[in-house]
Amino acid sequence: MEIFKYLEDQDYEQVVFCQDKNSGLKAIIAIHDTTLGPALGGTRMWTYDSEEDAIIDALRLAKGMTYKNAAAGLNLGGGKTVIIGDPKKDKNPEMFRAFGRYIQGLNGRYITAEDVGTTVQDMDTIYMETDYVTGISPEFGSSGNPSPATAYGVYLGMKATAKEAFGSDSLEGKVVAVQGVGNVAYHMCKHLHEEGAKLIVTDINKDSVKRAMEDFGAHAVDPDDIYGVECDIYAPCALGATINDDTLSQIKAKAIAGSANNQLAEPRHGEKLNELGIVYAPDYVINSGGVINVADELNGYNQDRAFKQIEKIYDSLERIFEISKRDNIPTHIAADRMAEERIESVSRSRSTFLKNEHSIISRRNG
Ligand SMILES: NC(=O)c1ccc[n+]([C@@H]2O[C@H](COP(=O)([O-])OP(=O)(O)OC[C@H]3O[C@@H](n4cnc5c(N)ncnc54)[C@H](O)[C@@H]3O)[C@@H](O)[C@H]2O)c1
Ligand SMILES: CC(C)C[C@H](N)C(=O)O
Repeated sequence: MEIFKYLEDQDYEQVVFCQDKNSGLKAIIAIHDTTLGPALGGTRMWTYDSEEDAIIDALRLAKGMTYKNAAAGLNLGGGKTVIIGDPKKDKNPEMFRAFGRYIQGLNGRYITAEDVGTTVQDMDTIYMETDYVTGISPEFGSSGNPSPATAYGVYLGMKATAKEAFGSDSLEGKVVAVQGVGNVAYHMCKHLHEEGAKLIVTDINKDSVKRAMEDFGAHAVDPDDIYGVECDIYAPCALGATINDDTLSQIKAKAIAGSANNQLAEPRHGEKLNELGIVYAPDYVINSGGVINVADELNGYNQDRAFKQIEKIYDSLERIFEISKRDNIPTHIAADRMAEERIESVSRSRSTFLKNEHSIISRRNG
C-alpha cells in the first residue's frame, strides 16, 4: 500500500500507529480533517485479515466521520481508531489505558467514543488516562452508551426515507430486513416493533437473533439470505460495504436505511441505487444520532438538547432527497455536497488569526 499517496489523494491530515507490547495494543488512529474542530470518532476493535485492511478501515471510517460531523452541524472534525484484535478474547484494561495515553498525547486533536467491539467500560478505562473520551459512564456526567441515541436517529431517518419511497412516513405494516441485530439495531427494532413494522433479521451471532425473535416477534433468515428477502426496507446494521456488485441484483427493497458505516462498497453503487429507483438514506446522515449525543458532552451533557438535535436527522434527509431530485444526483452525492459546503463556509469564516483560540473540550462541566 502506498500510504502517503492514499493520504494525499483523500486529503488526510495524520495517521498514528500505537503499539504497546505489554498489553498487546496495536491501534491505528486516523485523523481525516479538523477544519471544523477536533476530530471525534469512535474506536473499533476487530479481527482484520491483514494490517492493510485495518489501515484502510481506519482511514475510510475517519473520512466518514468528517462528513458525518459536518452534515450533523457539529463543530467537530473527523477521525477514527481501529484496534486490531478480537474484542471477545484480546481485551485487557492495560490495553485501553495504554491507548488512552496515546490519545492524551494528541492533546485534543482526537476525541474517541464507542464503535463496534468497544463498550462503555472500555471508555471508562480510557478515561483513566485522558479527558478526550466521550460515551463514558453517566456517573461521570457523560452520556453513556451511544447506541440507543443512534438507533433513535436511524428510526426517525427511516421514517423520512419511507415518506420519500412510499409517500407516507408510517412504518406500520412495513417489512424491514435488518442485517446485524447488535447494539444499535436492537434498539432500532424496538422502535420499529412499537410502530407495527414487521421484522426480518439476521446475525452471525445466534443469541442476538434469538433475542430479536423473542422480544419483537422477528422472523430470522441466514446471513447470506438477507439481501434477497421480500421486504420494503433493507436496514444494513452490521459492517460496511454490503451494497456491492454481488448484493445489488438481489435487493428487492424500495428503500435502504440502516446504521452501518460505509454501506456503499464504492460510490458507483450509490449511482446504481439511484438508477434502480431505490431510495438510499446516506449512512453518515442517518446514523449520526450517536455522535450528536456524545458531542453534547462537550457542552455539559443535556439529554433533551441532544435528542432535539437528533430529531433534525429527519429534516436533513428530507433536504437531501429534495436536492437529489432537484439536481438529478444520487442521494450520497447530495449529502457529500451539503457536508463539503459547510466545511468550506466555516473554514472561510474562521480564517482570521487568533493567538488564544479556545478548545471546545474546555467547556465540559462548565
Ligand atoms: N454504536 C453506535 O452508536 C453507532 C453509531 C453510528 C454507526 N454505527 C455503526 O452501526 C453498525 C453497528 O454498530 P453496533 O454498535 O450496533 O455494533 P454491534 O457489534 O453491536 O452490532 C453489529 C452486529 O452485526 C453482526 N454482524 C457482523 N457481521 C455480520 C454479517 N456478515 N451478517 C450478519 N450480522 C453480522 C454482529 O454479530 C453484531 O451483532 C456499525 O457499522 C457501526 O459502525 C454504530
Ligand atoms: C458515537 C460515535 C462517536 C461513533 C459511532 N460509532 C459512529 O460511527 O458515529
